[in-house]
Formats: sequence, C-alpha cells, structure tokens
Amino acid sequence: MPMNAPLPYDPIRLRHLAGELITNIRELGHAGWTPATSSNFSMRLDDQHAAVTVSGRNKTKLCEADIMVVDFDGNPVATELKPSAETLLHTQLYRRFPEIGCVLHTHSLVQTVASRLFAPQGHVRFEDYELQKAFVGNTTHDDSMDVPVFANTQDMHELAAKVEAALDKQSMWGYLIEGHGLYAWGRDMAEARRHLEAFEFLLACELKMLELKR
Ligand SMILES: CSCCC(=O)C(=O)COP(=O)(O)O
Ligand SMILES: [Zn+2]
Repeated sequence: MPMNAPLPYDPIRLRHLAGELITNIRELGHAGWTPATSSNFSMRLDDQHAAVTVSGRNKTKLCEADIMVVDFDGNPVATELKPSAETLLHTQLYRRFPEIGCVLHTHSLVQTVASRLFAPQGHVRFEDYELQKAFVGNTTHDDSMDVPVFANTQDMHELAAKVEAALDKQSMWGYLIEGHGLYAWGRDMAEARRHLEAFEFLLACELKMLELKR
C-alpha cells in the first residue's frame, strides 16, 4: 500500500475492537488458557477485514501494538506485522458466516487433554447437560451435541478445508484440534466467550466422568 494512502478500514472501530480484545484476552491469559504465547483471537472489523492478534505475543500482557488488521485471505493490511500463524482458521469463518463477529482460540489444559482423549472418535458428544443451553440454538439439555476433533497439522489450508467440510454437514460453535486446543466463535465477544466457557466446562465434566468411571 503506498505511503499516505487512506486506510481501507475504519481506524476508530479498530481501536474500539482492540480494547475489547485486549481486556478479554488478558483475562483468558490470567486464567491459564494461553500458556507460552499460545492462542489467538480476532474480531470482525467490516465485511472484508478482521482485527487479529500478532503472532507469538504474550497474551497476559497484550497491548494495542499486538493487534493488527488482515483481509479475509489472511494477508496483513497496512502493516509489516506478522499475523497469527492460524489466521486462516479465523478468516474462513468471517468469510462464510457474515453474522460471526468474534473467534477465540485457546490452549487450556482441559481442552488439550480432551482433544487427545477424544481424537480416536473424531468428536466429543455432550448429552444431558443443562449448560448445553449456553450455545445459541440449543433450547434444551435433551439435544445431543457433537464437537468435532480434527487432527493437528501445521498446514492451515489443509485444516481449514477439513473445517469447511464439517461446516457443510453440521452447525457448530467450535471444534477441537488434537493435542492443540479449542476454537470457539459467536456473533460478538460476549457470545464467543460464553461458548468458549461452556466448551471448557463441559469438556472438564467429560474428563471427570471418565476419571470417576475408571
Ligand atoms: C507456542 S503456541 C504454537 C502456535 C499456536 O498453536 C498458537 O495458538 C499461537 O500461534 P500464533 O501464531 O497465533 O502466536
Ligand atoms: Zn493454537
């Protein structure tokens, strides 16, 4: 982009989103869900751009300089900064679902252990939990809910293709990646946080049930 060219996004909206991202990401970092610089986060800026975390930053100390703009192909916009290595997993959701406003990815202990334990089945099934109602579209604990578990890979195009195929088959608010962590999303930050926290709690319940049944 030539110097002095007007920005292709609204910088005031970016500042607003960055503030919301920073507050929430630091909280998740302090909860221990983003160890060793892991995890990445984003919010929709407009119909072509997202605000996303810069790769490799400490999430407990995140500041405005750690948030940058990408287009929906994952390319940096008006910056030399390097976006999250997993940016494509965020932008594919913004591109496909105009209503999605926020994508959160964390590496909590519960998420990581569950992702390994349930990988052979390819999904985790939640059944008969009242907390399933935390997910948009679930009105009763009676519905069962399958959360996909994808094999981990460093090839984001390959992983994004698997996510696309799953989205063609089922509606979902998140998925696990084996030995890696959890992706969750929502129409705004509050909804994405609620989904993320519901996944964490329900996965912890499933792990506890397995432990007690041994
Ligand atoms: C040290 S964590 C390995 C990469 C990862 O899984 C992650 O979530 C963080 O990657 P980013 O490029 O977003 O910092
Ligand atoms: Zn990750």
